[in-house]
Amino acid sequence: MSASKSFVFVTGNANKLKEVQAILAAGTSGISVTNQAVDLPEIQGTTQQVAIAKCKAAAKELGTAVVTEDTALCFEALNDLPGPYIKDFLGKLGHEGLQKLVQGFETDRAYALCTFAYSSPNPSGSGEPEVKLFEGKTYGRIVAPRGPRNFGWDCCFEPEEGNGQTYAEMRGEEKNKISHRYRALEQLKDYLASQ
Ligand SMILES: O=P(O)(O)OP(=O)(O)OP(=O)(O)OC[C@H]1O[C@@H](n2cnc3c(O)ncnc32)[C@H](O)[C@@H]1O
Ligand SMILES: [Mg+2]
Repeated sequence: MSASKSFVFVTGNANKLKEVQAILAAGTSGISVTNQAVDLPEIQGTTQQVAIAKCKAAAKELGTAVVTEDTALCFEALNDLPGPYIKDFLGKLGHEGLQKLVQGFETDRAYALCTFAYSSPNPSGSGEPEVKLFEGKTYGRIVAPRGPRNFGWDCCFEPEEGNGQTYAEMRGEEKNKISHRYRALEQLKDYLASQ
């Protein structure tokens, strides 16, 4: 990793960026982040395929090493759907609709999955960047919305490790100690620190 110890985080989501900055600031790695907001195409596929394609598109667009991030919300009753398609589901069904989706099933259990993707120039010099993935998972339940609605599905997700609050009801510092994003970022940080 370069002496400056920073990476370019390509995301159009200001809340993701804020959390990543706060998690990095709370740690001791000294790694910082700069941001580029680029609207990237997102393919259909597994969370890993989606993450790799998005990161390659960002690297091609910017011509540098980049970090991208994909967040999936996987409902146990629906065999892990909506997964990487949660943004469209939330947009079309709204917060109440997400909870209605799991009503009538035996379980409302779900997990949030964060996948950071880091692209670096391919050592073979082939021009195609090499992409490494770092995943973090947090289990919880899909509930009727509680708390502020300013960040995605935070108000509908009650993590198992919290004290019965939804992500949205928790203070930022509390969410950032147990979140899918925190867990994935820990691994990315370790990797970057070792470079
Ligand atoms: O530019 P990118 O990074 O792609 O930003 P995005 O908002 O499009 O993000 P995704 O493609 O990863 O889609 C994930 C969806 O889940 C939402 N989301 C992501 N992280 C979240 C979190 O920690 N809590 C609640 N909602 C989250 C986000 O607002 C999207 O609706
Ligand atoms: Mg997106």
